[in-house]
Amino acid sequence: MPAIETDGLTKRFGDFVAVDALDLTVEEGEVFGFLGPNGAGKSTTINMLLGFLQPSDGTATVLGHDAAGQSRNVRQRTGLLPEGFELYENLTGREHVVSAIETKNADDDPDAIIDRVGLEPEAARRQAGGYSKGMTQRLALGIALVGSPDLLILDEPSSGLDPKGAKLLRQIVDEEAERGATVFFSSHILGQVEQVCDRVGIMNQGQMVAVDTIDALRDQMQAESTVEAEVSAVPDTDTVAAVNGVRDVAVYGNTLEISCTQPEAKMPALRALDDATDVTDITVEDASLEALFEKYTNGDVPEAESAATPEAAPATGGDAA
Ligand SMILES: Nc1ncnc2c1ncn2[C@@H]1O[C@H](COP(=O)(O)OP(=O)(O)OP(=O)(O)O)[C@@H](O)[C@H]1O
Repeated sequence: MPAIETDGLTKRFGDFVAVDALDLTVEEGEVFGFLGPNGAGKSTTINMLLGFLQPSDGTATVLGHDAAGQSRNVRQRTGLLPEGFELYENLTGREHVVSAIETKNADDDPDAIIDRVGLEPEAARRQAGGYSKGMTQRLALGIALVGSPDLLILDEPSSGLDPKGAKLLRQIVDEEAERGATVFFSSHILGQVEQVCDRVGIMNQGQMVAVDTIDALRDQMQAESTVEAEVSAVPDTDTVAAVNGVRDVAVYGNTLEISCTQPEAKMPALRALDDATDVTDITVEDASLEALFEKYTNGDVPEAESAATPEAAPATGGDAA
């Protein structure tokens, strides 16, 4: 049974289509990266998966339950780190965790959770009103972990985390996946999900424009890698250009720029060049993930809606349909 299955899932706010006929399957135990620029429809989708928003059309089945009609069952087995988690200023961090444990009828040790997300015990006993953004995110993550949920939904979990916090988050995601949980990780930064996700889906303007592993997406886009080689004397470049996967060889003085449509072509191309002349220095650049992401979300989008994004609409919120 898939952990998440949506069929034509759609959310309209008035005439505006925030999520447009989304068909998505996330398998049990998978770590799925849900990507998209601001306003792509990620939070709206998550809100429908958890029954906070009713779909205008289509269905979502989460952990075997209809998300719209059986949201209580879904939420009982799901841990959510919401975007813009709001804490109760007068409660301590620890009290937040204790309250989450009670709400879920779980038997977790609150101090173990606090320790796991890297909150100092002394800080956890202070009122959460004075927490920094990073501490708030750590607390929100701890609350999401309560009850060892079958599904973890993390909406922009690394926002506000320093590099150490981001590393801890990746480690926790790995541990949760190891335990068998499904992790649905939403972000607008591809680099953040690359290290933890088995597959990613890229949303743009309410539509899913790509779903695959990052490697496969790189291949599909024929994202280019470039080798820049300094040579002692410029040779005939035909043998380098003939290497499978080399698109172009350009010469600038004593520098050759070899553009490869397949990352595996770099080494054979370099060897061919080294056979022809003395290579004195090299730099290699793979297509950046950001460039890849931009390709999918900047105009180059198959079957994208031309609907403009309303300026003043909130990113999350109540059901306006
Ligand atoms: N309650 C609402 N009423 C009207 N429009 C809304 C409402 N909620 C969301 N929208 C609009 O739907 C679109 C998708 O918003 P959503 O918050 O799902 O995007 P997102 O991908 O999560 O973006 P971000 O990365 O900025 O959080 C946006 O244009 C947003 O303004």
